[in-house]
Amino acid sequence: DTELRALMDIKASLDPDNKILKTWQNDGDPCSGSFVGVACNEHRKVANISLQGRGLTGKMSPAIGDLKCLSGLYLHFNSISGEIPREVGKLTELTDLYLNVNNFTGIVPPQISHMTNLQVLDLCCNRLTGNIPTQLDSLSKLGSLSLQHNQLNGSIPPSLGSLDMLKRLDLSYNYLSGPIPVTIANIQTLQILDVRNNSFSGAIPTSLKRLDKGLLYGNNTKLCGSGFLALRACTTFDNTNVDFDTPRPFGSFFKNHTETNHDEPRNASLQTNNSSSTTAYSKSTKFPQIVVVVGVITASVILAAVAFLTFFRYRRHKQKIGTMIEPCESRFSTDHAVDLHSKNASPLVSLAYSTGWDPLADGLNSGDLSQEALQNFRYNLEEVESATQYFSEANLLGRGNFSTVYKGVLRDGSVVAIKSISVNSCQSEEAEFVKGLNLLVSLRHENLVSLRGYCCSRGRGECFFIYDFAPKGNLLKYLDVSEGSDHVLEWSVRVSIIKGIAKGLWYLHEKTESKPSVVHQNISAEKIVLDNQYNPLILDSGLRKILADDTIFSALKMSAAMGYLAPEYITTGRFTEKSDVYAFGVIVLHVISGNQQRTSVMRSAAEFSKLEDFVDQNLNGKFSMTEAAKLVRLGLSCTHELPDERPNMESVVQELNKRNSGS
Ligand SMILES: Nc1ncnc2c1ncn2[C@@H]1O[C@H](COP(=O)(O)OP(=O)(O)OP(=O)(O)O)[C@@H](O)[C@H]1O
Repeated sequence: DTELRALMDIKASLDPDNKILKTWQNDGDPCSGSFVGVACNEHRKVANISLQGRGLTGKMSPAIGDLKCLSGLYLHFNSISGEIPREVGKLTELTDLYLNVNNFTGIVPPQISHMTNLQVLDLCCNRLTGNIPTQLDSLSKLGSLSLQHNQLNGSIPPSLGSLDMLKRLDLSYNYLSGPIPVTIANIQTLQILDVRNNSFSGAIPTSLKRLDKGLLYGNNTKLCGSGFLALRACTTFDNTNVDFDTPRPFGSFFKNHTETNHDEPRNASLQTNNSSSTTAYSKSTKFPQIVVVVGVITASVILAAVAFLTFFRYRRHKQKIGTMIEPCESRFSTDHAVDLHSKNASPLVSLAYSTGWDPLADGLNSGDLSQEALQNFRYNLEEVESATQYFSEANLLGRGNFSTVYKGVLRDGSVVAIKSISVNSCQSEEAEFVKGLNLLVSLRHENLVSLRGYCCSRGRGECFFIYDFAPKGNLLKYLDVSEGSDHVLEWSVRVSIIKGIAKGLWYLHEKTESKPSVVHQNISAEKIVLDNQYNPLILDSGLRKILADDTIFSALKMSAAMGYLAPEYITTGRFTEKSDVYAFGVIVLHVISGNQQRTSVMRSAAEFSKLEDFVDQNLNGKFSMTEAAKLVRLGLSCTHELPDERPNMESVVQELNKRNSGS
């Protein structure tokens, strides 16, 4: 009841005109599947709210804090205004908070720091003001912090350097100032740091060079550093002119002492956090100042110890309370959403069946859709069951985010791969689902794995897609292999694999009379399988058209984790052909180098190391230098940070063919 009350409160505030959340009814059951965008965990607690891009115009209610088991809150791409309620801090189970691209005003509530399970915090593209809360350092699981395109001021809290799982920090397009703390540069996991269009000053930490293209600092006129393209070298003036106007602990004290002489360059100390600045400055000042500094440090240490003890006691107290309240042990993130959905009556399942949708039924009543084509592709469940020996684990090829793949043998003896997708993960609208099916069966190309048919089982709540089996397995199997292994691909095979993938993708992107332009959205080495002749076949083409938004979203998270997700997705939330081109570029670099390192690392190796060092050592020099150089260039241009700078697949194929005639 508390949750229902909270949801009704949230609805009244988010959708005051009751246009979008009509299905949220006072007398309804949020876990029955009838509340649009709401999913529950197995304890029938609200675990996920996905209302992205729904045109919401209201405000966010403090009642959100009453949904204690919420693990994903997706409200991005709406027009929500007002402040972010501090009560969000009560959502200690939350892993994903997406409030980006709205009209939020006010500050970033420091209470967010209580959400200790948070992995993604995206507040980009709002009108938030004030400082970045120093307390965010307690979000120890945070992987991505996006605060760009707001009106934040003040400096970057050096304490954020303790976020040791942070991969992406985007602070661009704000009014931030002060130095870039060296503590941030020391985060080992950091891959992308975007501080563009702010007023940062002083020397940029040299160690940030390792981020290569992942470091973006343009339009910070007071920033300096040596060895950074487009940054001027630091001068003594820079060193003494670090922006002390920004609120920093001890800032005002040191401001009076910037004119003192120093024997050594202060770049290093100025890049550091405040305590090391303290050391640098105290070196050259007179005795009384040393006394003050020592006093200040001692006081800070005592204060820190007291704070630590208080915090420790508070945590213990909280843990005790935690064990007394209802269990929230069923962690629910979008990655696990499918799992939990299938244990439950998920919204999608009930929506599907309450409207009488049965994909197995004859006479699918979906207007202009070509029923005949679909009927020709239908298999019955019995054939699927016998092909996979009743889905025996022995036939399991892979189990992913939203699907399970089995190897099978049909009655005619042909070997197939059967992908099972829970109906929960599919589009809940019958017409949309059938439209997706029509697309799936219409896609035919020598570099796409061929779909033989499908079968949806009402009893099992699953749909099965039957594909030709590709005997040489997926491309991943041929990366990171040791010397002398059977899986070391010859150079000519690598080149033809790259060409084949390019042709398959071009086919997908091309709009013709018989098919629309299709963006794959999930290209990776795992989604490329090889037939007996090592021809590459792309898996899952068009699949996203039958999948529910949440399912696609969780697949994107995986793709991001593996380095295939184009950077612009993070800010625009849109996937275009150019995002597929990016993932293709990553694969090109993987195939040439023979390994799958982090994209940024691989790109800088491709750019800066000698070609013979970048190309897979397992080839023992047996490759064409000119061909390799051109392919590396292609891989680099396809993975360009800016989508407009990437070629389209048509020109990629043309380029590769030119190479063909030349070699
Ligand atoms: N047609 C096929 N021929 C041979 N192997 C295949 C085929 N389809 C899938 N596989 C194998 O099964 C593995 C799993 O497939 P896939 O990645 O499509 O599904 P998944 O692991 O369930 O992931 P996802 O959640 O992304 O669907 C592939 O990496 C591949 O090795």
